Amino acid sequence: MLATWKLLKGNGSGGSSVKFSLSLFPSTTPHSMSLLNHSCDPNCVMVFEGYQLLLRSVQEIQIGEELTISYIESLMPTSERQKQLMRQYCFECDCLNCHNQEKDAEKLAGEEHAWKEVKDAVNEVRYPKSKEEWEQVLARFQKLLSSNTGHLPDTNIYQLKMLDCAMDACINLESWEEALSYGNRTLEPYSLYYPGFHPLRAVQLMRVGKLQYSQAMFPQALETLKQAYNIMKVTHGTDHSLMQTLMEIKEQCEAIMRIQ
Ligand SMILES: C[S@@+](CC[C@H](N)C(=O)[O-])C[C@H]1O[C@@H](n2cnc3c(N)ncnc32)[C@H](O)[C@@H]1O
Repeated sequence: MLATWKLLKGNGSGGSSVKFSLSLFPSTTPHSMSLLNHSCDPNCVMVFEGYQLLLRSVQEIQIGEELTISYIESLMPTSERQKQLMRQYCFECDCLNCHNQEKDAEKLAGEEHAWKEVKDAVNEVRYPKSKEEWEQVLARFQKLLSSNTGHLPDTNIYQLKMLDCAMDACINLESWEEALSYGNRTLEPYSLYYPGFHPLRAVQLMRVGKLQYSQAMFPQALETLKQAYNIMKVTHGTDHSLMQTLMEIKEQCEAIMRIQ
């Protein structure tokens, strides 16, 4: 029997923890998040809090409506998502995003030979462990980023992954200013691909806000951290430990601005 999880009672408005508002429909076997079905535009997300996994609603959900999560990284273009879902979970997704091939053109914008080279470079990165390995990764991406200027928009998903990875490399190498320059470039594509309430966008805004703070750009940092807060209160909830960290930096920023 195929099961679906539906909202039967409680608050299904965006930003609720829905873990206590669920009943399995139609059977009444014990609750299990592993029974949630997939959508490429899900109404719930799962976030970790320590070892605990929280299920949170990120859209308005009507009573009786099915609860969904995304099984995969939604950044991929439709054909790649479909391939992964078939390979790993043996089904064809028929959500609206898949039907409309939502944002596929933007995801693969720019010259094909350029993004294919970037895609290969990004896929070759294997969890660098040492400073030297991070330096090698960064050197390769710096070269590609300068040769791709004008050929690839930052909204191209492989360019975006490269910017993210270059930012990680700089953070690991403590090159905060350069990390910020890459982080800033990711924000617009993140808002395009992770609209509404998405945990990845909240975390990215928090990372960029912290980098702005490190560069004494306090008004900008405050603005970015406020954006992170507004998303994170929905995706993670105000009690989440990441929210506590976010609040601390935000308060430090406000305190510095008061005495300046
Ligand atoms: C973790 S289970 C989800 C619960 C499952 N519906 C059940 O009754 O046990 C994953 C499986 O559910 C099905 N499934 C999940 N999302 C789906 C979707 N959007 N369309 C069709 N089948 C889906 C697929 O068969 C997939 O392998």
